[in-house]
Amino acid sequence: MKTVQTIKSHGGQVRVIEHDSETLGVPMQFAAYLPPQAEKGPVPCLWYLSGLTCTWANVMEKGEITRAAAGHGFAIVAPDTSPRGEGVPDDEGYDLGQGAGFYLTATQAPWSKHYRMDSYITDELQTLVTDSFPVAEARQGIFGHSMGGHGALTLHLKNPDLYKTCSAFAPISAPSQCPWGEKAFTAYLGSDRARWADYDAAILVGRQPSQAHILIDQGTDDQFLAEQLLHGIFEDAARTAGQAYTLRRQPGYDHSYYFISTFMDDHVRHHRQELFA
Ligand SMILES: N[C@@H](CCC(=O)N[C@@H](CSC=O)C(=O)NCC(=O)O)C(=O)O
Repeated sequence: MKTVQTIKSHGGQVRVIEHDSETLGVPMQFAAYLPPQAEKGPVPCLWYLSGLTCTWANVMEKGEITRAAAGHGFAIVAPDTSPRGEGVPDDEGYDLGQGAGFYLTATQAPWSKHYRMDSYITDELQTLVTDSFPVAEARQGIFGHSMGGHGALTLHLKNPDLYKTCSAFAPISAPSQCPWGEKAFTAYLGSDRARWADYDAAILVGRQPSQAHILIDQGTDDQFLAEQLLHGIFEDAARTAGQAYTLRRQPGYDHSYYFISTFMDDHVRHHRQELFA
């Protein structure tokens, strides 16, 4: 593991780390933000999962996440969105392949050799982060945007003891039923839709609701809202399952980092309230 960049922000440090991932079989980069409070001892930690086409950099540079993290005393880990590099399969579209790992374990060739973003994050990166940084293992939460919102919801619902809290900005909420999800799941998991259920938040919440109170923000002018995000399907399933959640429809906001940065502080505060309740 090698620190390739250290950047001071709001009294703390963004560290960009490169390491050889055993799970993915390629070198990977991620960013970790350590707030000033981490100089005195372990701090709670939030995992931020990004959307299609992103790396760790989008949220660190445009999400106003370091200000919120320093304000509330959180470490942040921002992984990449897929394996990358020569020899890693890719697609012409921005919504499959490199930059579009969908936080799952692919079972279909040629993707299955490298695309295992869920276990990369929950196992390999988890161990690396807790071994290397002063984070309080018992106080971790997860959040994300769009494809990363899908990742946050599914990884939380499947690992509620690891990620005790969860929130999302404009998540892909029912991926089995939208074009982005149908394309990715067909390629990565095959055409048998029964195998998709394990990665669909609207299905998972019906099967295994968590004890957390999930916060979701959704802009009403989001260009992907009607076709891709389908928050109503998740909302119906959550209500039926008794999952505690708040879905805020934010008038006039789109899908961009202008929207995310506007509500970033609310999300970090939400995690703090839940983790320290
Ligand atoms: N056509 C766009 C599509 C990519 C895009 O909008 N990506 C979003 C996430 S969408 C769902 O996961 C994003 O976060 N982009 C990065 C950013 O900094 O805004 C394109 O190819 O640009």
